[in-house]
Amino acid sequence: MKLRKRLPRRRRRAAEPAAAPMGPALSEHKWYRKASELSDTGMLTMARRLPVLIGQVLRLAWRAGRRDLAATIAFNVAAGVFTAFGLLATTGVLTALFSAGPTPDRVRAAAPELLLVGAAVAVRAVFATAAQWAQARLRPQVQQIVEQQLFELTTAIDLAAFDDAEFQDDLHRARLRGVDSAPSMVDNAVDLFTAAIGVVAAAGALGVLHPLLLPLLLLTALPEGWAAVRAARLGYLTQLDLVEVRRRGWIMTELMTERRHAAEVRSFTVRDFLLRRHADLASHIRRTLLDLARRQTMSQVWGDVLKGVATALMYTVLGVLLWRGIMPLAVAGTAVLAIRAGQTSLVNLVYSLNRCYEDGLYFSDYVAYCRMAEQRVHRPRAVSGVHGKGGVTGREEALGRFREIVAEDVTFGYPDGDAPSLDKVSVRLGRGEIVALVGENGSGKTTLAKILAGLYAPQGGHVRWDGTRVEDLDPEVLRRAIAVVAQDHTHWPMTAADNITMGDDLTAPGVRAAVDEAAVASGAHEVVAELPHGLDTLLDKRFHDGRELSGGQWQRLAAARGFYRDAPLLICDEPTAALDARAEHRLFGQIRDHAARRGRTVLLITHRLASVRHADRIYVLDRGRVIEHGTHRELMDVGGLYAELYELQASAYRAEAPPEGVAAGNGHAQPDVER
Ligand SMILES: Nc1ncnc2c1ncn2[C@@H]1O[C@H](COP(=O)(O)OP(=O)(O)OP(=O)(O)O)[C@@H](O)[C@H]1O
Repeated sequence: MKLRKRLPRRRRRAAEPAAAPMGPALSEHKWYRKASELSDTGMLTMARRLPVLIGQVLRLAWRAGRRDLAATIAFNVAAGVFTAFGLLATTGVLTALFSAGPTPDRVRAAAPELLLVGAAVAVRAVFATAAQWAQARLRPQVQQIVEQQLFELTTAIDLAAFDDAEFQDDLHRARLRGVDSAPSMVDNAVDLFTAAIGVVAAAGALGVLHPLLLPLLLLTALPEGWAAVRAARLGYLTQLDLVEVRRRGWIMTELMTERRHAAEVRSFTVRDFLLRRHADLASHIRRTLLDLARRQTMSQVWGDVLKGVATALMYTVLGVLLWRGIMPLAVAGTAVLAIRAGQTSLVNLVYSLNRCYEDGLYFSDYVAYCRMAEQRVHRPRAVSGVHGKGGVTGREEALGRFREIVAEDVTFGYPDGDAPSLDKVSVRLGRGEIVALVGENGSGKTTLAKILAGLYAPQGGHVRWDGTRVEDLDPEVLRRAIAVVAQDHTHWPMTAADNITMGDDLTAPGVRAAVDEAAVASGAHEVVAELPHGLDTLLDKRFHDGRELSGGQWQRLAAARGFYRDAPLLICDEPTAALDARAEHRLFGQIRDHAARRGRTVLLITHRLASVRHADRIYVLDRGRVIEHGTHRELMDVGGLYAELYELQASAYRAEAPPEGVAAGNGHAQPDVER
């Protein structure tokens, strides 16, 4: 109770001094709310939770390596049996040694029992070593399973989860401490079991010697147990307090060490600012950890003092039993040995319990995250209708033959967003059409594209492919039917070929030809031609012989990726933002050509309005709503936002029109400014 009352005060203390200079991160109360939830659970609740956690981790270990787990348990039990046997045999040795008669006779009498003790110790050591070996084999197997499970989830959960700060924090904790805690938990659970067997063996031997010795054994272990569990709890709560701060520190570290930030850190002379920020965070962490060390040491000191008292009490009781003649000297001698062995096992037991408890808290973060993440993995409902028949391949083919994609009254808001980013938006994409989304920054174009790409699920309204709602489609099948050239495309730290094929084997039939075609269409072939190993060049400067590309060169690769993917819907979100005029002109031409030749539907988002003049339909978005739609001519006639934006861009070129024939003559792109 005392502990529970003191913790929130300590947390307040730790947060207060740092809150002012460092902005909201350290004064934020989200973590404190969570921490108080945990600190309110109390020791008894944790004692109830521990078996559940141990059960979960043992199931994991069973999945990872059932033979090794079974061997660990069996060998440990066998080692325990021989521990008890050895202790009881010791009584025989001591009885013979403490009996009357000449010493050589007593030693001779004790010899058979001594041999037994020696054999028991040797056999026990063999079993214990075998158990340790099996246990050591378990660890990497468990590590692999938990990592795999985490990554299977993080790559499958819905995209919106990545916009949810709280979910991100949960992921951070699961990834940083949770994953490592699982193999440690297996180790601790096995150690706990091993120590428990040792305690049972010692307790069994003591029970046989004299039942009164059992409570003595317990008494000596209690203080240490209390201190260890308290220290673990303090440690966990401190870590919980520090998650947010550590995350910010980690971001600072990245800003100061990563290559991609290095240039801007220098050009904006931001070094001092970053160092100051980092130092503030580091000081906060240091203060908190020093406070923790002090509090944990105090627990340890109290535990040791109480243990000393308990040990003195134990020897006093043994002395009284001897003095009163209740216990013979040989039995008391064995009892001391058994108590010492039992104490070692008990200390190990408490230590493992402590570790189990601490790791268990982190492991429960991991388990909780996996549970939450599983709920965020999209699972299609039982699919019905035309697209539901014929299995995955059949459905994929059906999507490939779609006639129209329709978004009806789609509404969507990001987590923590004040206003919805899309408000009852309806658009239609017919087969083979080029449909453009235009609008000012933040009007919702990318968000709508992501919804049409099946990356976000709308909170209101529906997206249908030929009448089938996307929620009823397998997300994998849906995504295979869509190629996205994203605005914020990834610079994949892989080879140029992998950047285009996304893992397809270049030597597989047809792949090389398709890559070449996509590279020519996007202009990426010019980039690849200059690379030292062509398509096999690694595009990551962090590795030997890796190369870096310019922004526009990366964009050409991203476009090639979109062209390469044989999907009926191609979404291009600002595909030319970084391209030079010639490459831009060419790419838009290729997109039109691609749509016409392959019968692909193209959703095009761009601020270069000259490039959307040829679109079959243009939707104009403004603050999350479609305010105009139609062809270029229709929208110009309406004289609304589109016409205004178009005129703005066109007038900039009209002011200094190039001499006639330049665009055609030298191949440089010039926006077509006619109305
Ligand atoms: N991941 C996100 N989390 C929260 N809000 C977001 C997120 N992405 C976008 N928004 C918000 O949603 C709104 C629409 O953003 P969106 O990116 O769709 O606009 P856009 O029209 O594509 O803009 P731009 O022309 O600048 O690319 C904006 O108000 C933006 O602040």
